Parts: sequence; structure tokens; C-alpha cells
Amino acid sequence: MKKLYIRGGRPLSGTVRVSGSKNAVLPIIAACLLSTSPCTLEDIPNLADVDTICLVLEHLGAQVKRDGTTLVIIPPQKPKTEAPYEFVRQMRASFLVIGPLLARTGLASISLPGGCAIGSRPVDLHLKGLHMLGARIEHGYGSIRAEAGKYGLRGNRIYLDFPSVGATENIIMAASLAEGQTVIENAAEEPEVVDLANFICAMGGKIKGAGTKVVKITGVRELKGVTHTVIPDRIEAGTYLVAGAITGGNILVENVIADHVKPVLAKLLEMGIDVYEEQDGLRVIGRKDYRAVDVKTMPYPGFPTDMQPQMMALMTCARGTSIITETVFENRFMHISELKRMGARIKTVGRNAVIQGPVALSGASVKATDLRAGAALVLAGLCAEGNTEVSNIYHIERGYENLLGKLQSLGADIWGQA
Ligand SMILES: CC(=O)N[C@H]1[C@@H](OP(=O)(O)OP(=O)(O)OC[C@H]2O[C@@H](n3ccc(=O)[nH]c3=O)[C@H](O)[C@@H]2O)O[C@H](CO)[C@@H](O)[C@@H]1O
Ligand SMILES: C=C(OP(=O)(O)O)C(=O)O
Repeated sequence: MKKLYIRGGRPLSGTVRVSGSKNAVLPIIAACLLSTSPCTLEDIPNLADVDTICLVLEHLGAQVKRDGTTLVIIPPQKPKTEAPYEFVRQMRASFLVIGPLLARTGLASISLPGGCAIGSRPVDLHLKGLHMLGARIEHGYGSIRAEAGKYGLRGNRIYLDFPSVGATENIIMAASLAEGQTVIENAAEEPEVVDLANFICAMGGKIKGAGTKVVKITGVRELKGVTHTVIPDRIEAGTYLVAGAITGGNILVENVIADHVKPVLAKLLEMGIDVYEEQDGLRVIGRKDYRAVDVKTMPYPGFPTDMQPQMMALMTCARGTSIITETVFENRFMHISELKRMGARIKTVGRNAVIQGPVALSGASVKATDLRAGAALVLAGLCAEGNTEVSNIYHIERGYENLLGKLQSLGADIWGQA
């Protein structure tokens, strides 16, 4: 789809089911390369990023079969060792195959991911971790070549300068088949890291402490395929909670782990928006008048950077001055200029955005610059007066399954152009 059109002003109501988590499923699909037998993955969202990682695995020799929300991955007995730029260019998360490939074959050659709209996003911590496990790392011609050497990977103690999600995942995957014990200190604690660890443990791996700052991995000789259901997408859940709030609607968001969205819930409650836990999910009841709050993005369990643009859209309609401090990515404010086109009053000072509300947003032609920026503009369009046209929808399709259909089922006046 090329564009989304929204006629704003309708309070959303009804029930929406959250899909499987994009950020959990991508490393889990990469981890299938660690297995010597087929893996079955359940509740797989239909997303462009999932298609891309599946293409990477197929390129490396795996067979991938999809049936609805089930994905069967038959890993290759002898994987190829090279993932070219063609894939990494489309999706940075392709870099997650370096850890499992290195562990399984002793060699991995991957194009270096470039920066993207939200920041420069280096991979130094991934490489530092793999080097600490004994890999020789060479840079050249835009690629990274990692080689395990004669004795294979060996467990080690690795301190991460920053709790990088991807680096923690790559190191966990590589260490799962290494000789001896690896200890990751200052590891990322995100629920998606825990889901990956649970998957590897079900395959026969030995991982303790996932979800805390210290993760201990004892390498095993072989991992075998299992069936695993991925966790619900906490960012998609948060986005629908904001959709209910910003339209003054009443929505039940199903298939959500309340604990995973706690930082978002805390802010919605602080704003005076009603959110209740019900048997089947979380109910949000929006209101016309709600308070400004301050938000600082942090690694989990702090407020997720992936919810920052959506929260900013909500803040434009809150009473008073809200401040967002973005501490995770150095350039994640591209949505501001687009929100301003819709009437938002926002100033930036370094990594802080000062949002003055409430304003009555008005529809405009705006452009999604990245995935969550796109979601924020759709949310703004839902509450704006008049028509909003959001272009560059391919960004949104990376991470939201059937956003158009789900919003339509909640009563939004939204349609798409192919
Ligand atoms: C596919 C996936 O799961 N993506 C998520 C993952 O991305 P990703 O795994 O790329 O995010 P990281 O946690 O690694 O990055 C966080 C910060 O650390 C920096 N950094 C990271 C690695 C490194 O080697 N060196 C370095 O300096 C990054 O530039 C960034 O400023 O976590 C982010 C932070 O919650 C989310 O926004 C992304 O949606
Ligand atoms: C930044 C995101 O994803 P990725 O790391 O895949 O770019 C995101 O999901 O908001």
C-alpha cells in the first residue's frame, strides 16, 4: 500500500487483537539456524520484516513454509555463511544471523548495516561480544567477517557498555553453542530477549537470568527444533491503547501481557486516561481533557523508545506542557516536523521535545519517515479535524499487521491506496 487516508474525529470502539511480536519473532527466526531439526513457530505476524528475515534464512539454505500464522523452518545441515547487503539494507535486524551462523558454522560474513532515520545504530557491541567469545573479526568492503578459529567459540564474561537488545541477542545465540559458560553483564532486559532465551532453552539450551541484567549461558553441543508461540507485540498493544485514548474512544485490546506495557500504562494513567485490566485484555477509555506528562525513553523496564512518537501524538492534545527526552536513539524526532504540519506546537532542544497542548490538530498531507513515526501520524490523523493523507506506508507495514483492517474494525474512517 502506498498511502493511508483518514477522516478524523471518530471515537474508536470495539475489540482489537494484538499480533505476535515483531521484535521477538525476528531473533527467534534467526535462532532457528542454531537447530539441527525443524522448528515450528506460532502466532507469526504477517509483516514485511518477517518476510525479509525469512528470505535471509532461505538464502542461507533453510526451507521456510508458512501456513497462516504458523511458520515451519527447516534449517540447513550446512548453512551458507554469507548474508549480502541486499537483505541488510532492507532490514537492520538481518544482522541477527551473525551470532547463530558463527556458532553453527564457525564463519559468518555479513554486510554492515548502515544508519537509519532514527540514528546511526552501530554494531560495535555485537562485534565486541563475538570477539570476546573468541571470534576473529575483520572489516572490509562494507562487510564484517567473523571466524571462530580452530577451537571454536569459548564462553567468556562480557560487559556491555549499553544494554543493547540486538547485541544481547546475538551474544546469547552465539554462546548457546560455545564451549563453556558465558556471562553477559549489563544485558538488555527486554521481554523479547526473554522470549528468545525461552525458545533456545526449549531447544535444549542452558540460559539463566534472561530478563535481568546478568544472563548466564552454558553452551551445549546441539540444539533441536521445537514448537514455540511468540509473545504478543507490546508496541502494537501500546499503539492501540493510544488510539483509544486519543480518539476519546473505548477499546478492548486483547492478547497483551499487561506487565510488558506497564511503563506505557503508567503514563496513560498519569494523564488521567482510564485503563483497566479485564479478563481478555486491557480496556482503555479515552476522554476529551487529559493532563500533560513528562516521558524519558529508557531501556526496559523504562518507557520504550518505540512508543515515543505515538505518545508525542497523544501529548499534542493534552492540557499543559509535556516534555519527552529521547535517550536511546540520537535522531528519533523526525515525526515532529510532520506533526507540526497538523498544527502541533512542539519545540526541540537537543534530545528534548517540548510539546505545548492542547491543540486542535487539523488534517494534512504528511510523510511517514520510519515505522513508529508513521504510526504516530496515523494516530494524529484519527483525532484531527478533516482529512489526513499519510504517505510512505511501507515503513508502517514493516511492523503493524493489517493496521488498516484493525482500525476499520474499530470504526475508524480510514482507507488505503494501493
Ligand atoms: C528488531 C528489534 O528488536 N529492534 C528493536 C531493538 O533494536 P536494536 O537491537 O537495534 O537496539 P539496541 O538496543 O541495540 O540500540 C540501542 C542503542 O544502543 C546503540 N548501540 C547498539 C548496538 C551497538 O553495537 N552499539 C550501539 O551503540 C544504538 O545505536 C542505540 O542508540 O531495540 C531498540 C531499543 O529498544 C528498539 O527501538 C528496536 O525496535
Ligand atoms: C526501530 C524499530 O525497529 P528496527 O530495530 O527493526 O528498526 C521499531 O520497531 O520501532
